Amino acid sequence: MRRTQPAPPPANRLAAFFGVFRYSRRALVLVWQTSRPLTVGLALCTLVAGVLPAVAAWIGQLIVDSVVEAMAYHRESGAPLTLESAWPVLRYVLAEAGVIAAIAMAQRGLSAQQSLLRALLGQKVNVMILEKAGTLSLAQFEDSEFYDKLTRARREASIRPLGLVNKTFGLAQNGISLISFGVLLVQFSPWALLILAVGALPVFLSEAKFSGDAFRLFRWRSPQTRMQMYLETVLAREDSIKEVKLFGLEPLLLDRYRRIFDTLYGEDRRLTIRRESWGFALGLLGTLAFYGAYAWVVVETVGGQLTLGEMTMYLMVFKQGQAALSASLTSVSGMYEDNLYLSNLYEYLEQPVAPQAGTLTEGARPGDGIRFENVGFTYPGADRPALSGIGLHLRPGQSLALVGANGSGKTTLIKLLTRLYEPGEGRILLDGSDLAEWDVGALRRRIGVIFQDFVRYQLKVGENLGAGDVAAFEDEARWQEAARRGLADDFIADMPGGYHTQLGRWFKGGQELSGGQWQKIALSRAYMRESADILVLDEPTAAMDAAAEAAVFADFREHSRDKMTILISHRFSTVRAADQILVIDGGEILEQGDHASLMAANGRYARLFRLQAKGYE
Ligand SMILES: Nc1ncnc2c1ncn2[C@@H]1O[C@H](COP(=O)(O)OP(=O)(O)OP(=O)(O)O)[C@@H](O)[C@H]1O
Repeated sequence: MRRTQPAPPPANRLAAFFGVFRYSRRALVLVWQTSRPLTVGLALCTLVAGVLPAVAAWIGQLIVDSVVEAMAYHRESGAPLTLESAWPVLRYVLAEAGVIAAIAMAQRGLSAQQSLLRALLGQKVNVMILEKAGTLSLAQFEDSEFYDKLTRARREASIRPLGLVNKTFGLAQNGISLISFGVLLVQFSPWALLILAVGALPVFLSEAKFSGDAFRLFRWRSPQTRMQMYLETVLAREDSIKEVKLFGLEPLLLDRYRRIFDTLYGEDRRLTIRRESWGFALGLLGTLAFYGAYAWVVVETVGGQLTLGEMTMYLMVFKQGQAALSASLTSVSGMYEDNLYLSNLYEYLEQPVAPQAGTLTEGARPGDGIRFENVGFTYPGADRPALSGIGLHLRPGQSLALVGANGSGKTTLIKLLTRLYEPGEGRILLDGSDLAEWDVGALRRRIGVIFQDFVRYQLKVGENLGAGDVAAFEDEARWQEAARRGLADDFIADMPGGYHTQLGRWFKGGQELSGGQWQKIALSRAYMRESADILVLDEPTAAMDAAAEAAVFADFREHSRDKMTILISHRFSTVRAADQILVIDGGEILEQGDHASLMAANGRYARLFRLQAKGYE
């Protein structure tokens, strides 16, 4: 947690203050790209809504002055009041009504266009965030600081760009109003203008400061907010609620949830109180300036220097001018806040992505298979390597089994082979070419893999299979073929909608499967990948019954004669048939060979094999 960020030196602070405004332009471009007609419409309505209030004030003056004039005329001439004689006044009233109607129309137009833009822009930014997510590496997702950035970007940024643009337009609208009020007011006194501007400045400065503080608070808290969201998920999702209930975890987790809230609330309260107290004190200065100018106008009118109409106009201009000024100052400090939030979004979007330089779709020595040459790997932030000195050669048609205690590095080896991570030392070759030189798409098309923690998609059964080969995502014939090989066809046939049955509990009518059934779905998914000649099964049968497991491996051996297969299993009955067995311990190869040679060597493998065999006697 970065609770104690050092305050930047004064010069930098100023630069930082103005620096954050750089995102205004980007937000505008974003809005422009989202919808040109709506952006233009927004600008037009802003202009109309900005100019017309001054016009209304000016017509107000004409009304009062012409009323005074007409009253004097009637008093002096004694002429009767007719519609015709009242017309010089009434036409102004009519004009003002027209102006007010136009303002209302412009404001409706603004809010309609804003709400349309909000929807479009939210969608656009979310798609940008998700597209970016697709280009990031697994290591970035596993990095908690990066994950914070992603969470912050997703939580707030989809509404912020429009907020920023609305405020920019709001500022323009108020700015236009102020200029037009200024044109009217300067005839009274340029000093009055100055008094109003100076009076509002302190509030603006305090607003800007506190929005900066609020933003920093928001950033610090990201880890706690994430923990809160996580606790909400654990406490209220079907996949965890079973265990939470049985272990009676609710009070404990809920208490933790409450404590996080209390800490956050305490910080919020302090900031809110400080922000509002300063806002009130400095706002008083503005009010004081306003009433000073008010008194001045009144005195001038009493002294006969201003007509009643002029006084009415100035008072209106003062009132509306002050409102416009403080609204635009709030816009500016709000813009500062939006800019800061937006900096998050861009920080995330500009996260560097490792260049995928590889272009090979075929290796230098086709048919050579997979080679690991002295491969080592350490997870980012870990202090000891997860793998080191790994060497192996697997030819087409051969099978490899990885054996080792929990945490010995078996899954890590698969992650390196599938290029989810790059080795820190040594290299991995496929068909004689370094994996780094391969086109990632071409490489991944050759690999069919199921991980221990495979995904249970809340989609249709068939789509759960189709996910294994996007080209055949909807191909029902291929679904059936894969399900047959993965031994899933029997239970799928018994489901109410067959391959079109919705799986999982998230959506209406969804069916939940047993652990073993899900595993059969995952296995079938791996079989969907027809083009793959490397099949990796990371504990594929752990949840299956014994008969299913035996059938899976019989089929697996039968169908993978010309393929390379890598199998991770803790069951020696399945491991023993592999051409090569690698015993891994603490990230290093302890023993290597086939079943017969490892048994003859009488080492760790032989000991573990006998131990398991004994259990079945
Ligand atoms: N994403 C990760 N970030 C950091 N360390 C990790 C990560 N994944 C695994 N490790 C660590 O790397 C080591 C090897 O883990 P790996 O998952 O490869 O083990 P495994 O042999 O597949 O274990 P198991 O039999 O339990 O599946 C472990 O010590 C683990 O704590």
